[in-house]
Amino acid sequence: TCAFAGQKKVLAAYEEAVKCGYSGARAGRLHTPHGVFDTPMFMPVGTQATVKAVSPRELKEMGAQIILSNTYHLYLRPGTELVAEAGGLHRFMDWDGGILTDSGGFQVFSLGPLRKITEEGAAFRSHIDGSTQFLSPEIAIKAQMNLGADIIMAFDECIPYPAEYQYAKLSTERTTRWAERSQKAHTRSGQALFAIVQGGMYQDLRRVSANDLVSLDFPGYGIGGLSVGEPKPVMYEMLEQTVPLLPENKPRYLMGVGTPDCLVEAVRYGIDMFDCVFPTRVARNGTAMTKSGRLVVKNAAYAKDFLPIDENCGCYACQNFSRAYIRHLLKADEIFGLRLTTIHNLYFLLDFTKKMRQAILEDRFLSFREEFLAQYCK
Ligand SMILES: Cc1ccc(CCc2c3nc[nH]c3cc3c(=O)[nH]c(N)nc23)cc1
Ligand SMILES: [Zn+2]
Repeated sequence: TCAFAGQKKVLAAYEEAVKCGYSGARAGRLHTPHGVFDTPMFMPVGTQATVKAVSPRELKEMGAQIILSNTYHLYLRPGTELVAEAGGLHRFMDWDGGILTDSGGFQVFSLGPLRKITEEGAAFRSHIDGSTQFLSPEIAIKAQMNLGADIIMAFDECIPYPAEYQYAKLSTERTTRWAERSQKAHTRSGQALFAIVQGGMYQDLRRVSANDLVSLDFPGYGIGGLSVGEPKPVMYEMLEQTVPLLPENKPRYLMGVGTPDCLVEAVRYGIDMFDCVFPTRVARNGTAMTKSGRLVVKNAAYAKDFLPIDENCGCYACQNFSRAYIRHLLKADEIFGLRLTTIHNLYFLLDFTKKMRQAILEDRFLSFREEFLAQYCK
């Protein structure tokens, strides 16, 4: 095991990481002001200070540890000062577990209709009211300090895919300068600031980005610029280049990933933390996640199927309701139908990462991965 080395600043600290086999998989414990959490972990996405269709009580019940929220959205509405006046994001949304906020960079580039990026930061138009807005490292860090998350992210540019080498190089170098500015602007003790590795799909730029950010010494590292439409083998190749350069005793967060097959591969490379909108998003169009792939509950095939979505699932939906009932609700546009599919999908991913942690601790992760991939059709 690699014991936790004393960290200058806090808090997203690594207590222990258990290596397993020749893979880089590890089971760790993440220390934050709101508790100590087990990794590998899946973090439900709560973009606008709510995980869509489920309550904090239900999140706690299904084993959620850390949830994500979005600086970009909350900055535009209701405003991060307002949230600060409300006592911070934990109080505002009544969540006493961990919270991680993204810096807004990604959302500006993926949501903002108009955008102009300069050394200073990113100008964009609000997707809410079309007003001209501006985000910089300093503004993004101040906003995240106002929200009061346990883990905040440096302001970065998520390089689009595909991108020319030259653009990727210049953008990655700027993201590193923005990381340094983020660090200088971050004055809230007890809050961990993670840097975000970029580099596009270029091995050498990935290595430069990782090395530069490691020498700036952050308590944890996001791996960005992936899950942006690139083929999965390319994503895995970038992980192979990047993860080994990151300190073993610090958490690694692969941003925006993903489906169970991606999770099991990323854990093998040594990733600890995941987020993705997938489980909540597909739930809203009646798709349930299972260990053998997706199940479209809305399909006519399930009209008279009185079995649960998954007989072996411990979630509230599978313990109490049938596919026929959930299909009926979805067809009738009943909100409860969305709630049940969302509850199931979140539980599925939370439970899946728990099972991976158990496999790592029992030194059988590689066979767990084999069995899972054999059964799961993408
Ligand atoms: C609430 C919330 C939603 C989404 C996210 C992650 C959003 C996300 C990515 N999603 C897919 N690929 C991604 C890449 C990046 C990236 O390079 N940088 C940042 N800051 N975020 C990313 C964080 C928080
Ligand atoms: Zn279930």
